Amino acid sequence: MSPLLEARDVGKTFGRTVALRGASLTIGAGEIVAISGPSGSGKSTLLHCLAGIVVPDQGEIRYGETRLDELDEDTRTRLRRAAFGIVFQFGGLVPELTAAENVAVALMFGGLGRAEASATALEWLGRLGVDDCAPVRPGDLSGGQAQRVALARALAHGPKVVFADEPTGALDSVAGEEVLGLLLGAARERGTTVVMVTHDNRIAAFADREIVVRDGGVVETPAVTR
Ligand SMILES: Nc1ncnc2c1ncn2[C@@H]1O[C@H](COP(=O)(O)OP(=O)(O)OP(=O)(O)O)[C@@H](O)[C@H]1O
Repeated sequence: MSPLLEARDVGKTFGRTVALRGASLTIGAGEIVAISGPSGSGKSTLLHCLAGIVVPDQGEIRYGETRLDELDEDTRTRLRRAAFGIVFQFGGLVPELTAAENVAVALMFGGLGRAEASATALEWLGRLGVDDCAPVRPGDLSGGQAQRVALARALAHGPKVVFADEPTGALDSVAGEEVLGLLLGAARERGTTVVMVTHDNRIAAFADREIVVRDGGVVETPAVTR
């Protein structure tokens, strides 16, 4: 499998806190990977570095042939919007916009015109079973509905990689597994790479591979288990 994402000896410090110390990993195109490990071990920071949200102090982040850590912020943002989809624990939807607008705006950032963005947004809300939520604002959605809308937003532009930080962390186990099933189903269908942070072993078990982080480093990347 050709590597799509790579971290080499990545270090990141926040003030006096060392979040990552020499973390290295490689993720292949189309792989579904869970990053697990104890609270505070550096999972989210590693995910943010891989997604080009955070720039490491040390080491390299590669997306294909591109050194993400060497790009200026504008170029990184453009690349992220075009190639990546990002889902956070609490969805991260814009509260003032309806569900449909949240998805459509992300598509318009990617260059789609308003009409096409609206049509694609509705199509994706339908695919994720929340088309009836289109006119509803995030505050009036259930946690499971909001996460489905967030998934629609992350997937609608056809990203190469979806990064998900505890995507089911705010949901009960039934809603969580439903949302995870939708994410992984859509990703497998399209060959999309998924990198998700989770502290939940049951969620990690759905991945092709688990990468364990401890004390800011990758301690274990067992071989593909599926
Ligand atoms: N923006 C930040 N400012 C200051 N400290 C930070 C910041 N981001 C992370 N840290 C610190 O870096 C360390 C690693 O945090 P990180 O969120 O990456 O761990 P995690 O494994 O994802 O934790 P959790 O499972 O609790 O979310 C922690 O000590 C955290 O407090």
